[in-house]
Formats: sequence, C-alpha cells, structure tokens
Amino acid sequence: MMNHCVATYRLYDDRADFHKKAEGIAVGLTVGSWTDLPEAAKADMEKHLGRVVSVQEHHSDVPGERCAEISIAYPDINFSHDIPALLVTIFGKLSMDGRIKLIDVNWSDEFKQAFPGPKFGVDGVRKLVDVHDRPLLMSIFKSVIGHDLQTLREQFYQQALGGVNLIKDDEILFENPLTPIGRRVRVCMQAAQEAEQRTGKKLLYAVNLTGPTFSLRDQALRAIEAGANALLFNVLGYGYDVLHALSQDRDITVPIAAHPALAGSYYPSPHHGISASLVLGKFMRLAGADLVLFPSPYGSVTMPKEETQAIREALTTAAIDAPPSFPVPSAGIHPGLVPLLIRDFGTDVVVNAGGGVHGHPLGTAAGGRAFVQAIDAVMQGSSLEGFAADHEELRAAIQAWGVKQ
Ligand SMILES: CSCCC(=O)C(=O)COP(=O)(O)O
Repeated sequence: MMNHCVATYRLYDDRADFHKKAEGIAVGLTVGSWTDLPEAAKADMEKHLGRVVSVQEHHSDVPGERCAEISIAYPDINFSHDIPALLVTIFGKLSMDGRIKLIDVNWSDEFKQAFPGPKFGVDGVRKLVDVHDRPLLMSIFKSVIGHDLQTLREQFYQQALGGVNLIKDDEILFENPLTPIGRRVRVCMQAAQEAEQRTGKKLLYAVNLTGPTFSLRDQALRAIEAGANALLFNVLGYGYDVLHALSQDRDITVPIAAHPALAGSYYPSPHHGISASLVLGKFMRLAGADLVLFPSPYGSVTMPKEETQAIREALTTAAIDAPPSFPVPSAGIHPGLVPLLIRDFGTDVVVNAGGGVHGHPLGTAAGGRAFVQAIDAVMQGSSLEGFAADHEELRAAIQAWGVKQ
C-alpha cells in the first residue's frame, strides 16, 4: 500500500474545466510528461504519479466567479520527509500559477513519523508553571529597543509582580550591544526569582532567538545555560524546518513560543497563499511549537473568527498524533476581552498582552493583576463588572478600555 500526502486547494477560474485542471496539477507536480512516455517508462513512473482525490465545484461570493476545491494525493516516495520538500512538492511552482490557494494538507503516517511535534505542548508548559486548571497569562516586553539592562530588568520585574505566568520578549528585540541575550537572561531570571518570592508563582521567560540561522542553536544553548527557561522564535522569517530542528534538538530543553510575524504575507487573500490554519496551525504544531501566537478576532490586529477557530482546532485536535500546542490569540488584548477569549478558546489558552499590561492606568504590575482578576472572574462565573466592584486593578482597566460583549 502506497503512502500519500493529500493537499487540498481552492482554485478560481472563469472558464476552465476543473477536473482537467486538477489532472494537470496531479501530473504536472509529479511525473510531468507521464502521458507522453513509452509504455515501459509509464509503468516505472506509475508509483510516482499524483492522483486526483476529489473535485468539488463551489459557489463563489464574487459574482461571475467560479471556484472549486480540489484534493490531490502526492506519493511520499517523491519527496524527503521534511516540511520544505513537502511544501515545494505540493505548492512550489503552483503557488505562482493563477488564482489558487493551499487550504489544507493531510500527511501520511509515514511522513508524520519524522515529526513528534511539540516537546512540551499544553501539558508540559502547564507543568512548568504549575497551573493546571485555568488559562495562562503572558505579558510582553514593550518599548525595549535602545534601553539598557537595568531598564529591562525593572520592566521584567514589574510584569512578574503582576502575577503573569510567562513573559516574552518583543519579537523586534534582536541581538544588540545594550541587552545581549546572555546578560538579559541572567538579569531577568534573577528578577523572576525575586518576584516569585513575592507572588509564589513560577515564571517562564521566552527570550527571542535571533541572528543568522547557523548560529541559532549555539545562541539557544548559551541562553539556556544562562538560565533561559523558554524561547521565542520568529518562525516564518526562518522557515518551519529551522523550528523543527530546534524543537527536536535534545539539548534544547525548554518550550518554544512561535511568533506569527510575516504570516500576513501568506493567508489573508482568498485567491492566493496558504490558509491561516496551515500557516499558524498545522505546520507550527508539526514543526514543534509549544505555543503559537496569532491575531484574535477582537483586538487591534484581527482575523476572522472562523480562521482563529480553525487555527485553534489545528493546534489542539486529537486527530493529529502530537501533543497539542498552546493557542495564544494576541494583539490589542485587554482585560475586558478575557470573557470572549475564554468563551471562544476555552481554558487551554494563553491570554497574552503587551499594551494591555503596560498601559494600565496604575502601572505595569497593576496591569498584570487586572488580567489575573479578569481570569478569576470568568473562572468563578462572575461578570467582570461585578468582580471589579472590589478589585481596584480590574476596575481601572475596565474604566480605561471597557468590556467587550
Ligand atoms: C499579531 S499577534 C502578535 C502579538 C504580539 O507579538 C504583540 O506584541 C502584541 O502586543 P500588544 O501590545 O498588542 O498586546
């Protein structure tokens, strides 16, 4: 029995016969000129030939526009078992050939064997912070460029005092002389210990792994040696294969949070690119991201709710044989959005905020506390407004940003 990976595309064309088009893709992306070969060569090529699995014509929202969803099976023997080879096979040249979007991929068990997925995932991250029954809270460093270590240490300490479970670097903080990664980790982890004595909460610090690809592993190991207990990684700047290499490295013993920077160059068009659920869901989990950030439906940078739900499903579904990755719907999140976040993403979610913590009228630590109180309120079945009556920080946050229904 041959193994295949099946790719599903949405294809737009005003006149074309979609069945013929699908045949053309199945042959064109595998054996090419299969039909013109002599009989003996045809038989040799048979096992490499792509097959059309289905063609379903759909109604398009745009008047006069025709579209179809087509699925093609690609034999595993055609490509090595890595994400670059899979992507180039199923959507290499094809991505440039007219109005076509890659919307789903189902890989074979054989292909999947090379991808154990996240080392920690939801359960592993929960164990590290010792929080098992409620959403986690992450805050983001803000205004970090041009500041020195002492300033960052103080910002870290204030975030930690707010009671967050994770703190992540801003994704635009690269290796720099003022706050080099090793020294940054040391001072921040020292601040984490001091804060833990006051809050009693364990804390992960996801430090940004940056620089040339071939120095990332060394940088990660140095950061871990300095005390880093998590990493942040701009996956799409480097490629999924780099995340895969880092996440499967036995010496990289900490969770990796995947930042979505650049994802908007892939998913938003209905006619081109790759769906959000693949870009920020399936491929991130396959490559081993323990936490994945993506826009929420209601903050500052937004994404349609169905797409955020498709990402959540891809990150967590039991249908994929890998530990689930933590969904982290982000951007413009404030305490007044916590009820919606928990309603739509459940409790296996990380509530993540930068401006919503540091911009709190009573300061950064109060900003963290307002989020903790908002999560407490939802977990106890209270309205935010009711809970805020005797929680000053939440009250101030609601006065500043309101509560979204
Ligand atoms: C588009 S999801 C990435 C969110 C992010 O990295 C970030 O810094 C959000 O900060 P905010 O102040 O909007 O909470």
